[in-house]
Amino acid sequence: MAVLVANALTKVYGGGDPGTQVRALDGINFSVDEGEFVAIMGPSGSGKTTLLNILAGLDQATGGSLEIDGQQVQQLSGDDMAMFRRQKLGFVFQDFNLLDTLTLVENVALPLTLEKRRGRQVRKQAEAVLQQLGLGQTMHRYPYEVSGGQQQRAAVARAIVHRPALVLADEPTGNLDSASSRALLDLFTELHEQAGATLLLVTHDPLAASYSDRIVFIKDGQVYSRLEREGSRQQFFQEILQTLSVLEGARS
Ligand SMILES: Nc1ncnc2c1ncn2[C@@H]1O[C@H](COP(=O)(O)OP(=O)(O)OP(=O)(O)O)[C@@H](O)[C@H]1O
Repeated sequence: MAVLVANALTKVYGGGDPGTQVRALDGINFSVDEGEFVAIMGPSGSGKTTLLNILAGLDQATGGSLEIDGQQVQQLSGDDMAMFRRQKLGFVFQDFNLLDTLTLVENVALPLTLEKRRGRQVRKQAEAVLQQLGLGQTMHRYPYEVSGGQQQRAAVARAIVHRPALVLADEPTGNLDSASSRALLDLFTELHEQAGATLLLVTHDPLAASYSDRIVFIKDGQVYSRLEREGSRQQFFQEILQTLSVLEGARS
C-alpha cells in the first residue's frame, strides 16, 4: 500500500509575472510504499527543500496532488493540517531541533503531550522508545549534556514515538561525524527492517542514500532518474556515485 503518492507535483514561486516566476517543481511523480526506505537526491537548487516543505505540509503545491496515508493533503488547512502533521508525520532534521530546556525524555514526550494524552502513559511510551534506541542511561540529561549522535538518536525517538505513517528526514547526518552518521543510518535500517517504519530521506550524502531501498534523483524540479538497490550496499553506493557524476555533468 502506498503511504505517499505525489502526482504531477508542481511549485511555481513568484506570483503573476511570468518574467520573475521560478518553476521549482515541475511535475514530480513518485510514491513510497508502506515499510519502504526511499531517498531523494539532487544537486543544489534542484527543488529538494521545496519538495520537502510541501511533503511536510509547510508549503502548498501550485499544481498536482499529494496523498499521504490516504488523505489528499491539499484539502487540509489550518488546524486540520497541523493535526495531520502531528499525527501522521515524524521529522528528523540536520540540526536535531531538540528543545534545550527539556531533557531528552521530555523532548520525546512532547509530540504525545501535544496530543493531550495522559501524562503517565506518555512518559512511559517516551521512556520505552528511548530505551529501545539505546538511550536508557541518558534520557534524563539535557541535549547539551549529550553527544551530537545521542541528540540525533533522541530526535529519531521523538520522530517515531507516535508511530507516524511516514518519517521525513532532512540531511539527518549533516551535523554528525562519520561514526555517528553510520550509527544513525544503522538505526534507520533497523527501524525500517525490524519495525517496518516508512522513511523518506532527503540528502546530498551518497553514503546516507546507500542505506535506502531506492533513490529518486531530481534535477531542475523534475525526476531525472531512479535507482533501486539490488546488490550489496557497497555496490549501491558505487552506482549512486556514477549517477551523481552523470547528473552533475549534465547540468546546464
Ligand atoms: N521562496 C522562493 N522564492 C523564489 N524562488 C525560490 C524560493 N525558494 C526556492 N526558490 C528557487 O527554487 C529552486 C529550487 O530551490 P530549493 O531550495 O528547493 O532547491 P534545493 O534542491 O533544496 O537546493 P539546496 O540543495 O541548495 O538546498 C531554486 O531555483 C531556488 O532558487
